[in-house]
Amino acid sequence: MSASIIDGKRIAKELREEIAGRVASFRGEHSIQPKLVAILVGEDPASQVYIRNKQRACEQAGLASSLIRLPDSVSQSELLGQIEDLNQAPDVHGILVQLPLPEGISADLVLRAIRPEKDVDCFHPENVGMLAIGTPRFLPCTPAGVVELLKRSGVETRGAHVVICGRSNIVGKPLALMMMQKGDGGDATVSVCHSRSRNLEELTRQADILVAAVGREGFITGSMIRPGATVIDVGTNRSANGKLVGDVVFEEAVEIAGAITPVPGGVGPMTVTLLLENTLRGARRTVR
Ligand SMILES: Nc1nc2c(c(=O)[nH]1)N[C@@H](CN(C=O)c1ccc(C(=O)N[C@@H](CCC(=O)O)C(=O)O)cc1)CN2
Ligand SMILES: [Mg+2]
Repeated sequence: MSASIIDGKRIAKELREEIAGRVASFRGEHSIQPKLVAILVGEDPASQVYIRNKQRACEQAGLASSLIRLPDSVSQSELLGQIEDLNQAPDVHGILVQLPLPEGISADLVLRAIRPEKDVDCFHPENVGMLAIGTPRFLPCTPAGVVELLKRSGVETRGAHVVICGRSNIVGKPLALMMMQKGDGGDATVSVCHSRSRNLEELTRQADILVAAVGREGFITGSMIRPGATVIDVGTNRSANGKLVGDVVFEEAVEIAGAITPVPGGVGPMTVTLLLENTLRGARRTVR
């Protein structure tokens, strides 16, 4: 048996068209064009691709976007100064700093410097706290992308056992918060596994929905999957041959799972799409 493929590219396109429609209505009603400013420090090739994807997506959805490129050698205080200028700019509704940052710059400090009302990545501790207590200001892009993929593929989360491999601040932890939350797209029983988890295979085989967010090629093998489970691969690893691969051994998993996301073309395009949603949300705040 072969799993059905959850086509993130198609679902992202569908959602982007919906967002573009809402952006057009917002602009018509308020004469404001929502604007995202991205900051890219250094020359990391993958980050450059992601930033380009984000800018192109903004353009296609009718959002304004601009990019501030800073050299690897930029000082932390200079970067913080740039962020403060954007915090104060009334025409900027979303600010993001592309991760990872070069050594010598504290991501923690930089992310805290972004005004929470413009924190479209939802990385600021205030926004993470609001998410945790169930009154989110923004939804973090990759976790929200996963939840949206499941919804739009008809995968029921209510009462399901979701096993998340990975406890990062970007994916594992906020996704766990979202999926255990009351209501649509949540109501799941959530387990979070990590590098110290014992009997990992025993845990992953309990999953109705298995999320791989470890950042290691080949981490999830076929034997770790319960037959019929939904497998969401959040990994984006560069293979030795230069190809982009996830954390899941796709050829094995596709024979066992009920549904599965590919890499590329699964979660990645949804991350970019949810950023558009958040930028519009940031702009809406200014007219309330
Ligand atoms: N400030 C942020 N930094 C980082 C985030 C983030 O959400 N905010 N997440 C990741 C990188 N990321 C977005 O920034 C991201 C990763 C992958 C994709 C994507 O579209 N992947 C495609 C393939 C693209 C390719 O060919 O390389 C796919 O999976 O189909 C988008 C965004 C870390 N940093
Ligand atoms: Mg993907």
